[in-house]
Amino acid sequence: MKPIIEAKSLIKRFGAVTAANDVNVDIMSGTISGLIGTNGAGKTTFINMITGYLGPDSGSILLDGQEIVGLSPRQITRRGVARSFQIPQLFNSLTAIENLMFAYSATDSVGIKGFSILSDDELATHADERLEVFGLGAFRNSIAGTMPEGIRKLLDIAIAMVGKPKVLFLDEPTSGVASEEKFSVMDRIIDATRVAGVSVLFVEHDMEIVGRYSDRVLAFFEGRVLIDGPPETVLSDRQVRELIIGEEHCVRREDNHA
Ligand SMILES: Nc1ncnc2c1ncn2[C@@H]1O[C@H](COP(=O)(O)OP(=O)(O)OP(=O)(O)O)[C@@H](O)[C@H]1O
Repeated sequence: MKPIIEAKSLIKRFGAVTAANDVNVDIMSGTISGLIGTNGAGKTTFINMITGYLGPDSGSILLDGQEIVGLSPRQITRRGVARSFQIPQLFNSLTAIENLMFAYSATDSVGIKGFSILSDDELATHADERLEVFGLGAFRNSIAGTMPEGIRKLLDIAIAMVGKPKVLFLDEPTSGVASEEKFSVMDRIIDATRVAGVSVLFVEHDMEIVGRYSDRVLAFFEGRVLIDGPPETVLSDRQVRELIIGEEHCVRREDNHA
């Protein structure tokens, strides 16, 4: 397995705050990685640097072996990096199919600078296929602004995958999703990304989700990678539990019983 992303010695300072303090991360092709950390640990800064929204002060980021530091977000997107935000970026007054058709019409893989080379029928066919992949067929003609949050998240991620990315960054994919729906939403996301062979890195505060869906977990703390490994190792690590998960008392209680 080869790395799709190689981040080397990344440093990013905001005045006195060091948001990335010598961050070194490899993301292996086709894998699902969970990114955890306290508020302000540097998770968003890390993703902003890879997606081109922020330039590192120093360091290097290779995408599929090619340097991407210095490229614009648009150039990086065109090279195969997609992103979905915590709040779905949808046209709320349009239906699910219309949102997807718009995304297809605006994607360079099918058209140029927003002028689609596809007919409306062809756009609808592509959009319908994508709705099916994400199990959203029943919501085809629902207005995006009225759909449940879990469905909105799925639609947003379906749209992020329209350009056939190699890497997909997800910011808290289950935040705002009803607790009884969070596993089915994640199942859909993971199934669709695995079928497409997309490498995923998702930021998540829900450790049940992190443990269940990650091949590997990266734990950030104060701008550094505290530990990086399989979920069972990272989520049971003493420092991770004390500093990030906030189970200080739980760890102490277990120690007392040991
Ligand atoms: N544009 C900015 N200007 C100044 N400081 C910033 C900026 N962006 C981030 N920071 C600071 O950098 C540090 C890391 O922030 P970042 O948003 O990357 O953390 P995070 O792990 O994503 O946190 P959260 O879980 O709260 O989103 C924080 O101290 C934050 O205040």
